[in-house]
Amino acid sequence: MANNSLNILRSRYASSLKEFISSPRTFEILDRVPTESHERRPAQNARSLFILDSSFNPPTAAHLEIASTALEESPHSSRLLLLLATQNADKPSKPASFEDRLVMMTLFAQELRTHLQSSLPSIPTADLPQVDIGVTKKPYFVDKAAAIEQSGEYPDDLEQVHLTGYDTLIRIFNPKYYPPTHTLQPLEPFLSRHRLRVTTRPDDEWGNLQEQEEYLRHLAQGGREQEGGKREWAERIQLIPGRKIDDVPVSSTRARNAAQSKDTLLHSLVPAAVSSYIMAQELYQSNDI
Ligand SMILES: Nc1ncnc2c1ncn2[C@@H]1O[C@H](COP(=O)(O)OP(=O)(O)OP(=O)(O)O)[C@@H](O)[C@H]1O
Ligand SMILES: NC(=O)c1ccc[n+]([C@@H]2O[C@H](COP(=O)(O)O)[C@@H](O)[C@H]2O)c1
Repeated sequence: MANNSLNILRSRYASSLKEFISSPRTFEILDRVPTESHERRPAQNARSLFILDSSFNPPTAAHLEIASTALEESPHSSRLLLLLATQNADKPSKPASFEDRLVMMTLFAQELRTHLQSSLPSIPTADLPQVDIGVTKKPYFVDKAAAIEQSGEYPDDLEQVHLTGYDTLIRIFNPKYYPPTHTLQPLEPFLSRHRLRVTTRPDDEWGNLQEQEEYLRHLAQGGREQEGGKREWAERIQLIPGRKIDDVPVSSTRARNAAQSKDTLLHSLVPAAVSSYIMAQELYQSNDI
């Protein structure tokens, strides 16, 4: 997309965001990619709504892999929602601005569809899954899921499949987030209706694949029952082995640092259109990243 169109898109997102933030709404779809199919109804036959919730600060090659591998499994019966969380459970907000992140999400969605065109050559471009660009004020997954259900944007029988990394699975299962009782019981409405597709993080910080699989086995064997965690929830959680890209661990933090130090590593960490936007807009140059 030309710089001028991106600036117009950025201004449009800035005003829709302002309106959303001052509204009582907790979830809203701001755009769809491609925009020409901007109708308010999901693709025919869609049974699963994959949701990638993130700060998209910036969207990375890992996010692309997480979303594309999910869609490649069931391209005819799924669609994707990229969900920008304007409030994070733990982290304070940092640059880039939310409107820049929304532009990067749009570029990411276009790049994802280009990726799907080559990985799914038998599917006509017009039939590739549409990507929704949404925002939520809710930091916790239980509340994000409920806000999406209550929005009426999707049919009731569309099952939500939340795409997360292993680090996020650990945090979803941390009772500290669920006052006042600090048990896992508040997860019941979420895990009795929806699913988690969790990509392991191939990063020393999170242990090896076996250790990450053991975490789920522990839940399946009733190891979290004293905290209110049901063993049957494990059946609703699928673990997918993640991989390093060009042999480096990928994270938004690494991408922000690479952008700040003008390191060419940025090109391996984020999709090409996203790195061009980061450079053109000179994002992540302040010390506050
Ligand atoms: N390399 C990765 N492998 C597996 N999951 C990932 C990876 N990068 C991000 N995710 C997952 O994608 C979701 C959104 O990611 P998030 O925006 O927190 O990215 P991040 O790279 O962890 O961000 P930051 O570095 O700013 O903390 C989270 O559920 C996170 O676990
Ligand atoms: N218990 C929970 O549902 C829970 C805990 C921690 C983070 N989160 C959310 O996970 C998403 C990813 O978080 P990070 O950007 O901190 O990796 C954010 O939307 C964050 O608010 C949810």
